[in-house]
Amino acid sequence: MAYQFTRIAVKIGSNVLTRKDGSLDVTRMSALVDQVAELHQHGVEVVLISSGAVASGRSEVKPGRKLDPVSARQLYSAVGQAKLINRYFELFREHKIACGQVLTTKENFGSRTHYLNQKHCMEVMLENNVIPIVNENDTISVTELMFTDNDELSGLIATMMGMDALIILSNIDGIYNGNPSDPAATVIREIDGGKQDLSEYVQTSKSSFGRGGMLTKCSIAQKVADEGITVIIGNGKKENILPRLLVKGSTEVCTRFIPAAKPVSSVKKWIAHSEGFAKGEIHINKGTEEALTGPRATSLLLVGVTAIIGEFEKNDIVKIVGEDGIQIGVGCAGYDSREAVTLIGQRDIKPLVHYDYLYLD
Ligand SMILES: Nc1ncnc2c1ncn2[C@@H]1O[C@H](COP(=O)(O)OP(=O)(O)O)[C@@H](O)[C@H]1O
Ligand SMILES: N[C@@H](CCC(=O)OP(=O)(O)O)C(=O)O
Repeated sequence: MAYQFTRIAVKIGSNVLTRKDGSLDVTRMSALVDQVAELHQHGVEVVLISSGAVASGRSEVKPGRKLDPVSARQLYSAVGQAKLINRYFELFREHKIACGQVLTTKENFGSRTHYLNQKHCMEVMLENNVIPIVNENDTISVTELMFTDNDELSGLIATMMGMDALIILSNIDGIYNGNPSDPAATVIREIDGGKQDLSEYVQTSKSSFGRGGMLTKCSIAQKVADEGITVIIGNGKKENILPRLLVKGSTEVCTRFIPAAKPVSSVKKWIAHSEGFAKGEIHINKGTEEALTGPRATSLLLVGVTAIIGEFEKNDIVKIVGEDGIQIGVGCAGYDSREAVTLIGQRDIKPLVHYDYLYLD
């Protein structure tokens, strides 16, 4: 069988792996592993981003007292992730394929060193034919430290790993042009990158076990497609869905986001996705803003900086804000904030944000 891509990220949503009563749907899981194995055997490199930790843990422990939502999530995910990865391990072993667990947090995407460590880990796994199975480390990611949902995480992984495509499997065939329960609504088959406003179609309702909903899925998909990666939203509950979606010439019902043609450097991709992790702000004067947003590739020099707000370390992500208070981009700091403050206004020293580490909105 000939497939369209050679390197893909596949996100499996909570509700794909969960039965109506909230328990883990091992039959579905097993079917998806068979499909990933089929792709793997045809030379497609796959990274799985799998939800389901909280759902798998729920049926395993009965807390002695009523738990607050954070404690419940920590308890269920701690137990459930062990159960989930164990199942995957056994299921892949039946195909003589090794898989491995990668747990991550939002913080790990904010520092370039952690980011590269994660990337390296998954590269070495793929190189050795091991399938990485990624999930958020729900035991320690709570409240504002959490990803919006695993769609956000899967977008970051797809960009980080330079994937050809990101396949988001949910419990629905794709994005409908109306309420999915309305018989007149149909699946939008193709979306051209980030240009289309989808908010009028997408309901804010979510499936019973999902966290983010379709609207986050759409905005992540548009952002990822804008970076040159095809995104497909399809129904993970359908038989043999992955090969059917990915075979050359596929006509399977799904929503496909057409990737932008422009090539973007991998560092810039990381920075573009990292705004949410920014540790501080760099305020600049009008002249500097004009230079940065002009046609020439220009680095941000300390001579044009008017203020530095917040504390950050060298290599942390920072926001770049113009004179009118509007953010113009994000970048990776070349100095820590303490040193940068003392150097404001200086010329002829290394830039505060080098052009290669600068992403303008
Ligand atoms: N226009 C739409 N098209 C498709 N699904 C929609 C739309 N508007 C809202 N939804 C809802 O989004 C749900 C999928 O999002 P979500 O619950 O986050 O899934 P997952 O757990 O797979 O990430 C669907 O089950 C559907 O109820
Ligand atoms: N990390 C969580 C999944 C959270 C989540 O956002 O799930 P999803 O709605 O499928 O994107 C878990 O494994 O239970």
